Amino acid sequence: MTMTTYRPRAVLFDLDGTLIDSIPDIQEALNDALAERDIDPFDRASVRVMVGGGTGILLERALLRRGVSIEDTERDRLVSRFLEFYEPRASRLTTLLPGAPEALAACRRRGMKVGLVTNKPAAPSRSILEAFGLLADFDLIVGGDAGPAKKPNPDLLLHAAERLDLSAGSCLFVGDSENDVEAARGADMPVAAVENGYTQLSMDEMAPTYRLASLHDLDALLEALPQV
Ligand SMILES: O=C(O)COP(=O)(O)O
Ligand SMILES: [Mg+2]
Repeated sequence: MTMTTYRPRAVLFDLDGTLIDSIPDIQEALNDALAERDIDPFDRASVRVMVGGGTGILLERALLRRGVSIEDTERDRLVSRFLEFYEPRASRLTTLLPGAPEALAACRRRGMKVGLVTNKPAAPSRSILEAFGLLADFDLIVGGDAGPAKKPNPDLLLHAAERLDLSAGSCLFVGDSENDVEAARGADMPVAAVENGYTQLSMDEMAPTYRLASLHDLDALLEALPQV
């Protein structure tokens, strides 16, 4: 994989499992939406491995695990219902992951652009960042509903780089799962993966460009890279 030779001009962050632990709120909204159809609830551990592909994939995985097959239009209605439950309370039980505010502050201090590239729709993503006082740290928010195909497709990352007027290779993506690593690989963008993300794969299996024990280590990684 391509290695960053130089310090990036922009750092793009994934949201769920990278900056925030959003599982408790997603779990509640998912179970509320499923309960309306008498589908059994999921515990947090199960929800943890179903998140990351965006809202549609989350519902698809949940239905598959419960052996429920429904038509596309029904699935779309369930997705809307989930979002109706989720959006007003997306930051109620959600917490910031260790080092998240410090990592964003470090990027800003270094004069880097900061972007969010998540498969979650932009509206709840913004409201979560706002609730934690972090929205102003971002130059750009790209949600899963931005238009381009979601991660693991590289298009959201390419779209973000273009909107920042930068090449993909001069950005660094920071994420937590194979979706992020695969998307970055496809975009030819270096990627740092944070440990303990929403994935069942090990770091060796994901093979990101860089590994971070937590976001507390991002500043040291940036410091170690030579400036252009
Ligand atoms: O699955 C989602 O909704 C979002 O996940 P992401 O922030 O890790 O891209
Ligand atoms: Mg993630």
